[in-house]
Amino acid sequence: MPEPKMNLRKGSKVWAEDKNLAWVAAEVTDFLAKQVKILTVTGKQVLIVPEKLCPRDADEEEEHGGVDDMTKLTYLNEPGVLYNLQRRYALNDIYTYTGSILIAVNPFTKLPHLYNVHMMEQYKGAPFGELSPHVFAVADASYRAMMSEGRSQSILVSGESGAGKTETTKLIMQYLTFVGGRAAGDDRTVEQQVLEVRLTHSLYHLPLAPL
Ligand SMILES: Nc1ncnc2c1ncn2[C@@H]1O[C@H](COP(=O)(O)OP(=O)(O)OP(=O)(O)O)[C@@H](O)[C@H]1O
Repeated sequence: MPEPKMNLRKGSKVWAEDKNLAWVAAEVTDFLAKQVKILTVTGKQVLIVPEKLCPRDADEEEEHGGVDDMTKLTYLNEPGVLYNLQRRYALNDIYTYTGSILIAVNPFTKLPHLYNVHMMEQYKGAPFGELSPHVFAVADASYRAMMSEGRSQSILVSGESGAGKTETTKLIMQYLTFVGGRAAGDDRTVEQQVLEVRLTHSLYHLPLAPL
């Protein structure tokens, strides 16, 4: 949502609401009555009310690959977040943190190098945030918290239909199977159990109980 109070001057870097692109990068060139004149990166001169603008970090252009944690963005606004995800996605970096929350963008293609045993070994016991954002890091943090605190943990997987919740949940279970094994009082492996679950909601609650 655009920010109501913005300190605008000529040359200010902004994001402007756009019918086709959702947001377009622009620069303030002038002020006319209650409107702001901007020049977009697509080369258009537009008169717009300041309420439809968001501040944009000038450094964002330089940091080509985006940031691995949204909290590193100077402006944590909608266009900044979307632009960061877009740039990471272009490099097949489908995972991004916002603090301890993991955002996954569905790649709609197989990325086997992300999920092999070597990757699981890398994330096993690694402090959260030390390695690139990954669903294994979230699974590992929950597993370690469960083991050290002896308490149940929950992982919420949410997103719209087709966002990748089922795949993500399977990856979490695959990782937990790798580090842990079987759930308490159940002969089936964790992986078998999850494959038997029909996941039909837009929000999954994955309970993780200590043995
Ligand atoms: N991490 C991933 N790597 C590769 N492909 C993926 C990944 N996540 C999702 N996909 C692809 O996207 C498709 C849809 O994902 P998924 O079934 O997990 O969505 P969902 O959120 O569970 O959808 P629904 O709520 O409709 O059940 C998968 O069949 C798969 O092809």
